[in-house]
Amino acid sequence: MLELHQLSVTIGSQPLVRDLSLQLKPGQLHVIIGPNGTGKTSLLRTLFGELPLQSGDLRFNQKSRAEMPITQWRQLFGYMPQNTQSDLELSVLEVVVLGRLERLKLRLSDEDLRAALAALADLGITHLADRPMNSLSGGQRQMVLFAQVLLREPKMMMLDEPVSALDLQHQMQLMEHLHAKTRANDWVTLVVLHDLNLAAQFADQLIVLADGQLQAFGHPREVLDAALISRLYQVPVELYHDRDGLPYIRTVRRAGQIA
Ligand SMILES: Nc1ncnc2c1ncn2[C@@H]1O[C@H](COP(=O)(O)OP(=O)(O)OP(=O)(O)O)[C@@H](O)[C@H]1O
Repeated sequence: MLELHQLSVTIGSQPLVRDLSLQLKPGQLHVIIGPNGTGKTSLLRTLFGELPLQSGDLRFNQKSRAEMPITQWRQLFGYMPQNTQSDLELSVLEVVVLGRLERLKLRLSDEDLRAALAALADLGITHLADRPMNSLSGGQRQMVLFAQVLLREPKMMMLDEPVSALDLQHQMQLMEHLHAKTRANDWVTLVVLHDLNLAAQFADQLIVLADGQLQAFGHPREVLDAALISRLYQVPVELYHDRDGLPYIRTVRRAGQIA
């Protein structure tokens, strides 16, 4: 379990995350939602150890972050950052194998290569294996970096807007894959999504952030309501339920609004 206890993060004089306490369980897919600039990326970067804790405590399976060297702490994570821009001239296959960087010996083992090829095949992107990374589209890059992060076999999986450039088919493929792997491997999984309906479909727990503060935490059925979403995003919305009883949200155009 990953436990955040009264966690606060500040850069300069600006508070990015404030007094956040959460318990994130293994085998569960946690989705962070919230408006732009409200601290979602800052929270992931803090958990990964890229931003320093101002105050509070962070524990994984009872072990405090402060008790572990940062390199050891980071090895617990698979982390896919928001920005997937790449000037790398490496091939896709090479990039995916680099997911195992910490474990790679001087020579690439057959097992490393097999695992990389299997990840590409599982995601239906074997045809990209020989392409240079810097020649890919935004959506293709996201799929490749997802394959890379899968190869790490982490304890905690953190993905920052992993589907922002993906079409519907690939969004579902990535999220279904992540869901299945989270269950199978008991990962503590944390994903930032802007698509509230995708979040409602896949989240075991939703974490709603605004101004660096927790607004709500729980299953989408309990957490998502039209009043909360309208208040947070400052747009009128209507909330419906699908045939599984899961909420979905539609924005409402204001009458007379000039396009
Ligand atoms: N290194 C930094 N220095 C100063 N301010 C920062 C830094 N990183 C982030 N911020 C500010 O902290 C706030 C939270 O940023 P963050 O990137 O965490 O938001 P976010 O919720 O992930 O946004 P988005 O949905 O747009 O990706 C923003 O106001 C941002 O401008």
